[in-house]
Amino acid sequence: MLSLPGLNLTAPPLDPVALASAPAITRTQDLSPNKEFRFEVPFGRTITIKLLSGTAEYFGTEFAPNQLYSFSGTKGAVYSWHGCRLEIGGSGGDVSEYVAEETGMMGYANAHFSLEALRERAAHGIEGPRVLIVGPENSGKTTFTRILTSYAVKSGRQPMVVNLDPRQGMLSVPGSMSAAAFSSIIDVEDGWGSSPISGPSPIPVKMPLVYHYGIGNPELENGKIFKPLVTRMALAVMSRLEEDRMSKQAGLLIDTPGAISAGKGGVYDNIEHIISEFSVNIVFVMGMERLYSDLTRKYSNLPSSDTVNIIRLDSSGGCVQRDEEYMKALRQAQIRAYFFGNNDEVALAPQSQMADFEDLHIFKIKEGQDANALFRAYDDFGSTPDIYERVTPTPELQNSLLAVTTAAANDRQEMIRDASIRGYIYVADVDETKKKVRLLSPQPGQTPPNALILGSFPEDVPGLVS
Ligand SMILES: Nc1ncnc2c1ncn2[C@@H]1O[C@H](COP(=O)(O)OP(=O)(O)OP(=O)(O)O)[C@@H](O)[C@H]1O
Repeated sequence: MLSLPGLNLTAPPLDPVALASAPAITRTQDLSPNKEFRFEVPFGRTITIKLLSGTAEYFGTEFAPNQLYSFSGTKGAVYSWHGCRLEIGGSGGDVSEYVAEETGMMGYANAHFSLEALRERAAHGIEGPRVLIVGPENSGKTTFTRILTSYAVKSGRQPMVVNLDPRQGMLSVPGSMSAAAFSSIIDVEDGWGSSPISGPSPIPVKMPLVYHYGIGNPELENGKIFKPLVTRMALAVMSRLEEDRMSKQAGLLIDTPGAISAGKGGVYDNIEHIISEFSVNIVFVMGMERLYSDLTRKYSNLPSSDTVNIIRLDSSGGCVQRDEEYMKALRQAQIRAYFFGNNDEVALAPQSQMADFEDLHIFKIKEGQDANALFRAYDDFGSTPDIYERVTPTPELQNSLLAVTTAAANDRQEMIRDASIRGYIYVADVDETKKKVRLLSPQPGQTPPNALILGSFPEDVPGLVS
């Protein structure tokens, strides 16, 4: 058990099996050049992989020789350009695995080299490629973004990565949108890694820019909150690029939610909005012939100064459908990792704090106020829209996440709506008699006096602390 400073809180172990030592029974697996070892390991099981000889990488990050990597609740692949020998532990049972002859890696590497050529050409003052990645759910967008990021970092670049997919958080919890400049290698086991928005971190930190979205699927609200947030994010990212020559030259890599690639009658409102707000000039379409041809038609007649190149890439055969149950477990694991770290070695120490009801300024979108009203409020400059209502803590609040905005509690509501996020806190307990709330925060310090937002996504995380 992790023991936390503060109130003698204990975190339930992340995953008892995952934290156990490496499986005793191992076997070797040879991979010939350009082959991929794919595996699916459910939550509660662990597979370990060690590189015995040759070279291998995990979605663009090289394996260190003889280091033991553990994976739990993961669908992943180890690829080798030149061939290698792996030691695998913990296979069998409900862990599935196979060696794939066909992989998408050649196409992904070629995409990277084309982007490198553009970055080379991006002389002083000229910006690097602004890349958008679209395609249906589970078509490999995030994986491709991760590979492009790793390869760019390996080439000495510092790309700005933007995650607009609330289904899966990047350097933050699900439900948020974030952007960060990456200059260090992406961790094999931890993915995008952690950041100061979460807590002290043993690996080089990335300071992300985070906005709270709080909705799982942008198409459900017709992009009416999504679009203004994209606009905010684009403005903030552009101003960061202006201050950072390295990232300006390396350019942008923007990952998107699969839902926006469905479109309506050949119109892809949200995609077009992202392209225009971020001045995207390269769009990779994963799989999806129809989206590719619709976008090509739409962007083929622009003047050369505004060229948007649409490029289709095959979706890797390794991409796996992830059902809602798995996605929920993944979200909960991400939230747990946000507060407690990914495993024993990078245990974070979230602080437990008691707050009086009156010290908390919690807002949620007004009852009966739909997304359209919120959108009208965006359109309606000059007025003070009544978007949120104040929430007094009740036991229903228990187990939910609150986004800590950078806005003050008495700021105008549209300022709260447009504010970026300092981090998230978790409501561990509500005591209505004493009018006190027990909170868990990744950062030490006082309960923030800022405006706190309660969203409807992601769902509650029961049992984060016991
Ligand atoms: N080559 C591969 N071998 C094994 N698993 C893979 C491979 N490529 C991707 N996956 C897995 O398939 C799943 C879907 O991939 P990914 O998350 O990249 O898709 P996505 O298009 O970003 O999905 P979404 O839009 O739903 O977020 C992930 O669990 C990923 O780890």
